[in-house]
Amino acid sequence: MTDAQPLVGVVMGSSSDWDTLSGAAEVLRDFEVPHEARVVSAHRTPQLMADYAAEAEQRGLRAIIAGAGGAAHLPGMLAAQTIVPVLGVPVQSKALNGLDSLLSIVQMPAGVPTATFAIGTAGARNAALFAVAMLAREEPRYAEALRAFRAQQAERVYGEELS
Ligand SMILES: Nc1c(C(=O)O)ncn1[C@@H]1O[C@H](COP(=O)(O)O)[C@@H](O)[C@H]1O
Repeated sequence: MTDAQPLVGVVMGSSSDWDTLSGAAEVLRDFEVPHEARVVSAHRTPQLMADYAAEAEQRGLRAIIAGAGGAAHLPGMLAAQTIVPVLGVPVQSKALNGLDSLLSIVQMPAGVPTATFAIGTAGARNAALFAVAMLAREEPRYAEALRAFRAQQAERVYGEELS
């Protein structure tokens, strides 16, 4: 759901990250959270990244989900330039399987935090669920939807049969 006033921004270093970050967009769509998805790179489009970070707060974004692979500087560099919470998703890189992405995102110096999620699609989906949990503090309908999601998830597990 791309909306005139998105609450969550999903950004990624390259369109090649979309396979992973689409997991976040899917969760946000399921929870009917207005969001946007864009390619923004600290390395390749530094000015675009600076503008995105500078405008994030006044545009009303409550969280930015930022995914990148390899030398994943995007989440940290966004966090350096906005107080909107940045939820970092390490994309699974070919060369090092995403360990490089994970360490690039998680090892921030004190003072400029980024939340860091699991490598790959699980991380992307969880970052979106975390954003919904943040929004649930301000809007009860997201809290209700999150409770329903958890209940359905548990139901599925209870209903599983091993053959
Ligand atoms: N880590 C970053 C940043 C950044 O951090 O700004 N910009 C692009 N990239 C990453 O480079 C990888 C390869 O990109 P290409 O597939 O376009 O060559 C992607 O996973 C992307 O996130």
